[in-house]
Amino acid sequence: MPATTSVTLNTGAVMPTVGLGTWKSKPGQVEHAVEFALKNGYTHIDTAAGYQNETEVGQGIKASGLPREKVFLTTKLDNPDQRHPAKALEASLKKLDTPYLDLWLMHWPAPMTRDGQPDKGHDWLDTWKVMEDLYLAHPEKLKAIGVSNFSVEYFERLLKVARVVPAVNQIELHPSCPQDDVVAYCQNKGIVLTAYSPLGSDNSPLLKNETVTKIAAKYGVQPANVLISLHANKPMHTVLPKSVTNERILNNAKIIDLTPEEIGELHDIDKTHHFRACHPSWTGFGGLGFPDCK
Ligand SMILES: NC(=O)C1=CN([C@@H]2O[C@H](COP(=O)(O)OP(=O)(O)OC[C@H]3O[C@@H](n4cnc5c(N)ncnc54)[C@H](OP(=O)(O)O)[C@@H]3O)[C@@H](O)[C@H]2O)C=CC1
Ligand SMILES: O=C[C@H](O)[C@@H](O)[C@@H](O)[C@H](O)C(=O)O
Repeated sequence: MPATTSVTLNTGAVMPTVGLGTWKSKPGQVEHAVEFALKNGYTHIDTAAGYQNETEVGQGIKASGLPREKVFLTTKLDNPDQRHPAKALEASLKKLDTPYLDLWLMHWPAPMTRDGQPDKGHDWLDTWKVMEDLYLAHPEKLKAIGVSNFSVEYFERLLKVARVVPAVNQIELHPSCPQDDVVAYCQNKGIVLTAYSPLGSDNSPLLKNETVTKIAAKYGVQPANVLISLHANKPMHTVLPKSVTNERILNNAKIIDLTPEEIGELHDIDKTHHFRACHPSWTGFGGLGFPDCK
């Protein structure tokens, strides 16, 4: 199957396969990164209230000159905002200076307090119910809602009562964290996967992995292109490489077709080199049902 350039969500909306990530992209850099990406073929930007750069992301979109409807924009409800999603949505819309979001995600199924502690008196399922209410009442503000960092165990609880099936699950996905169980579960339910930290995040060993560099050499591309293309070669996947460096932003948009054997070889990396860039335990809620985080 040739690599995709877009996927269709369960809402019918089209989501471009490759989006620019912006976690740790600082104000002062991220405006330029977003503007540069959008002027050079990207049409999908991922941010989050928790990244504290929504204002600058919004400025970058404006500076690109692209009309709003040409950009697929995702942001996320921050963990300390789970008790008041409506207020948090308005704050994100205002900072991003946009009338609507293409996708609004619950960042983690982990309500937290402002001082970084788990908020054990609040249930993330109640947060989802309010996100559903907002989506159903305000289609002009929310084109789709979804989740992030959801395991199979957490989906089983969610889908028992959900009125709206999440359009997307954004999770860590790369050859050292393939998460086959939750990927198959989401594909079966029509939920699009978005791969975060596709390069393995900062200073990733995957960029020097010999399987990755061998495949990159065969196609005459950088290791990053192999890691990003891995997801574009799978059904119902999108992928979020982050960079604030012009040449990398340009480079990362180049997607190649991989053979099933190469995809298999990349998956085998996990057998000996498993790691996560974002371990769920930082939330104070343990492994959040992920089998490799027990
Ligand atoms: N939902 C969630 O909980 C999470 C979501 N995310 C989303 O996913 C995005 C991507 O994940 P992230 O953790 O940022 O990591 P990535 O896997 O995208 O790696 C980013 C790092 O790789 C560097 N880089 C980028 N391109 C290249 C290249 N071609 N060659 C070598 N190095 C390169 C970047 O440096 P530089 O910028 O200096 O060029 C940066 O240090 C995030 O930015 C965010 O939008 C990420 C984590 C969690
Ligand atoms: O989206 C990015 C990640 O979820 C990030 O927000 C968390 O992983 C957290 O801030 C951390 O410090 O580990």
